[in-house]
Amino acid sequence: MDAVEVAGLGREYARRRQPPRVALAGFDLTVPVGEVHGLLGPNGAGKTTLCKILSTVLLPTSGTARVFGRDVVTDTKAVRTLVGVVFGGERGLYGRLTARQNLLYWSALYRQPRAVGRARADRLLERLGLTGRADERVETFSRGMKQRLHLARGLVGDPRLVILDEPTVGMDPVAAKDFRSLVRELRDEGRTVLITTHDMAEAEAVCDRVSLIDGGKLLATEDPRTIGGWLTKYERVVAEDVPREVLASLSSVPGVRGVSTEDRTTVVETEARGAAGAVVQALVRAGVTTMSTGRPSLADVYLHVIGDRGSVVR
Ligand SMILES: Nc1ncnc2c1ncn2[C@@H]1O[C@H](COP(=O)(O)OP(=O)(O)OP(=O)(O)O)[C@@H](O)[C@H]1O
Repeated sequence: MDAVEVAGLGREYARRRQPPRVALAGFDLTVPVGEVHGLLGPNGAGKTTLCKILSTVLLPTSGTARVFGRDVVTDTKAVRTLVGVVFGGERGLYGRLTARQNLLYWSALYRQPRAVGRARADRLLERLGLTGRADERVETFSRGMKQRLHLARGLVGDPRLVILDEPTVGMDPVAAKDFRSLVRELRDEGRTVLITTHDMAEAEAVCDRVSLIDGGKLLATEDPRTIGGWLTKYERVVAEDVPREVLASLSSVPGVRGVSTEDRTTVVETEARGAAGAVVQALVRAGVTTMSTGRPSLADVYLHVIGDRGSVVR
């Protein structure tokens, strides 16, 4: 039995006087027990819709979804005891309650005995570094602290499947690093984790496998090392005031895919490891002083990697 088995899943949202919006169409996904699985996709790809269906807060319009063999539509109650879900942002916390009270409230919803709830709340507050603020109202918390409390809340029910929807949006780098070790701990405890993100570096860092999704469809499932490879292959160098005679030579640097200039800004895109370094060297030699290198956007990677394989890309 797998932790998640999704077959032919579809979800449409009805709209007034317009055709329904398709959020998922014929979506298939299998996540084995104990895996940290990433769902990587741009805005509107259908990630949140899938998370909502798996956590039983939204019904599919076609297809099936099972969590540890339990159907999300016909066996809702069982699924709810197996899944803990954390949606990004600040929704779902009670600002006028303290952090501890929020967790005890959720524990009561799971019908846990009070002593169990208290012990779990203590452990989770400790684990997420919130013990010092446990008895303060949540409305006084910073965004990052609220996010950590969200995570704690998702773990109150001791879920076998943890669904994290864009958990690190807005976290500072230190908090994001702590978060990554938390995900590893969850896996070490034998939990299965499904995590959505549009950050390729995050997907590479924490996942065992990563599914690329767009337009409500699964495009491919990859090893995170492949994603890491794309990050170093498809880099971009942005430079200011590049002399015209240098522009032509940049196009002939091995591994450069394209050079475009608008006003004073030139963008060089690469498609081979090390090419960005060679471009930077060429620019420095030409006396250019203002430049930066950056990761490719997800759209870039989709276009060049998935597009090449003939899949549908918007
Ligand atoms: N309640 C709704 N009514 C109508 N359309 C919706 C509704 N919720 C989502 N959609 C649409 O369904 C599609 C998929 O949305 P979804 O939120 O699942 O994407 P996502 O991958 O989570 O995006 P993001 O990264 O922006 O959160 C989008 O086109 C979105 O506009």
